[in-house]
Amino acid sequence: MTVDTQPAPRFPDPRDFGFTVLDEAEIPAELTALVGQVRSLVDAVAHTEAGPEALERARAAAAEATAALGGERRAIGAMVRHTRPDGGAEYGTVTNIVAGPTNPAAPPLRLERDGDGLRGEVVLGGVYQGPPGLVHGGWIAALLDQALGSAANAAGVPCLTAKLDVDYRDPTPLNVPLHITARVTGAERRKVFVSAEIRHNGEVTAEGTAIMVRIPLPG
Ligand SMILES: CCCCCCCCCCCCCCCC(=O)SCCNC(=O)CCNC(=O)[C@H](O)C(C)(C)COP(=O)(O)OP(=O)(O)OC[C@H]1O[C@@H](n2cnc3c(N)ncnc32)[C@H](O)[C@@H]1OP(=O)(O)O
Repeated sequence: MTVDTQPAPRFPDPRDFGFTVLDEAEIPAELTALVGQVRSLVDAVAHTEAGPEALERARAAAAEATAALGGERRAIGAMVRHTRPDGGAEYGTVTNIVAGPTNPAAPPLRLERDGDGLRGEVVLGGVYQGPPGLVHGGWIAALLDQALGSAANAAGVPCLTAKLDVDYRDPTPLNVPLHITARVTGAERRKVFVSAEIRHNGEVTAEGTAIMVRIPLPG
């Protein structure tokens, strides 16, 4: 493979391109606690066998909680900056469906640098179910896509997924730690080649490879 593009050493600051960016530390502790509570609520609602009275009480409480949040909404596209221990910065959308810190629908997946790639651990409960007791294949693809995109972005290259291949090697169980790794394997012009794995108990349950394409940024 011809490698004629060296990834830029630093990810560009999204503020220079008109994006709103908040620092991870600016997310109020109360919002983080609320997000965690809503994740528990979603799990409880998905699995409840409570009777009509309890269900109506819960619905009314949820309606009250929704009203309490008022009409103030963060803009779509707002980004969050995570500062690594080495002082470098990584960016993602604050409501990213896989990793967004303010999104109760995100597991969330947190990825940290590990050697020349990324690694993270996540536990997916029953709301991520596809076949009985197993993670939905679409969510497996979503975890891999996020890890693959993050690996390319961690290498300093803002890019989007152009092609994603997923090999489902073994069923991926719910409610157990899943270990995810991802790394850049090459680059060619605007294409960045990445690969990722999901493991449970050391065994690979799914592998993903992707072609990410570097976004042409003005200037
Ligand atoms: C600073 C601000 C940053 C803000 C931003 C940061 C984002 C930080 C969040 C990250 C977090 C990650 C999140 C998870 C990752 C997603 O979820 S990404 C979302 C899903 N992906 C998309 O929506 C992408 C949709 N597709 C597109 O927009 C366009 O097709 C693309 C991918 C930008 C490529 O279009 P294009 O720029 O016109 O590129 P084009 O010139 O056609 O092709 C360039 C090269 O790529 C190849 N290529 C293009 N498409 C394909 C394909 N499907 N298959 C194979 N090769 C292809 C071409 O053959 C060409 O190769 P060479 O000729 O160099 O050999």
